[in-house]
Amino acid sequence: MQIQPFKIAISGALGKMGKNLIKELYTNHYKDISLSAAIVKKGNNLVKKDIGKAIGIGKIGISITDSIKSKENNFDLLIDFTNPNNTIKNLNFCALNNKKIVIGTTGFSEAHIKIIKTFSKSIGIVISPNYSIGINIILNLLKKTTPIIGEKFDIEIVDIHHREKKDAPSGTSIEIGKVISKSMNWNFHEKAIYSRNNRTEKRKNNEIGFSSIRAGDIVGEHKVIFANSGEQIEITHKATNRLPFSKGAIQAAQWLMLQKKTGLFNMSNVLNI
Ligand SMILES: NC(=O)C1=CN([C@@H]2O[C@H](COP(=O)(O)OP(=O)(O)OC[C@H]3O[C@@H](n4cnc5c(N)ncnc54)[C@H](OP(=O)(O)O)[C@@H]3O)[C@@H](O)[C@H]2O)C=CC1
Ligand SMILES: O=C(O)C1=N[C@H](C(=O)O)C[C@H](O)C1
Repeated sequence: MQIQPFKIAISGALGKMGKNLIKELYTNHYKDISLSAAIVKKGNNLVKKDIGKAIGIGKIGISITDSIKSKENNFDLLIDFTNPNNTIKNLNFCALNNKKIVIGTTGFSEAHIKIIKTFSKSIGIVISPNYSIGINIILNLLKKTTPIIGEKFDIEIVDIHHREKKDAPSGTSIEIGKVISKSMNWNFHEKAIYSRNNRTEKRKNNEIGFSSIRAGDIVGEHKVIFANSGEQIEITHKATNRLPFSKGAIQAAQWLMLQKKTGLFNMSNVLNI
């Protein structure tokens, strides 16, 4: 189906993901998409400057703003890569102003997730902790393979990210754990082990262990380990730059613009897998 041209606003425009998204939009011409707002945190000293010049791609004619309200009549869909509290504020704005939203932010609490679900009753939302095709293929694979070995193998999930990442485990790791748990009919919150500090007992069966490494400028690696006596299966995804996330988020935006219904969607819906 043909997508009608639409305007997007990006919240977190000067962040690692925000900059990567804007560079992607201006490197690979998306004829159906125009950037109409680059939103940053209140008080940023680059407000009113041209976003293109600020991120090193030359003037593009979009001035940086720290007020989403000032752009309320100037975009159809918001892409948000910021932080949980700000994303919730942006969701409220989008619900009040009938805007669709693609959420990339991670680190949400269960309470945040409940709020996101409530907003999805009035607007269309795509949320994914990882917009790369690779991770979403792995999630699809795990739905099929985990039930075969989940009872017999110990399951551990490792994420490795850059030193600036604030949340741990990663949103992707938690999603991997939830997919595994659901495929085994387990209660995720009962099975998730986030730390083994001060434990003086052997590992139990059917735990899902999480480990996080934070170092340097590592973009994002995830490893799912299934270990039994005598053999291990390891499924690994490595992002070597942020382009897979940007391309996936843009694809999610294009898909969401075609949806007539409100609701909460993820990359499995977008990729139809
Ligand atoms: N779903 C996915 O595929 C991916 C998800 N992520 C997630 O996206 C989020 C952002 O990641 P990343 O870009 O690396 O992080 P950054 O910290 O580089 O970028 C976040 C940006 O949001 C800005 N910000 C903070 N508060 C506001 C606000 N109120 N309004 C507008 N902007 C604001 C920050 O400004 P300031 O620096 O001044 O605070 C910063 O520029 C994280 O949660 C990360 O886990 C990351 C990559 C892929
Ligand atoms: O903070 C990051 O960089 C990333 N965060 C996401 C997550 O928390 O899973 C996705 C990706 O790994 C990069």
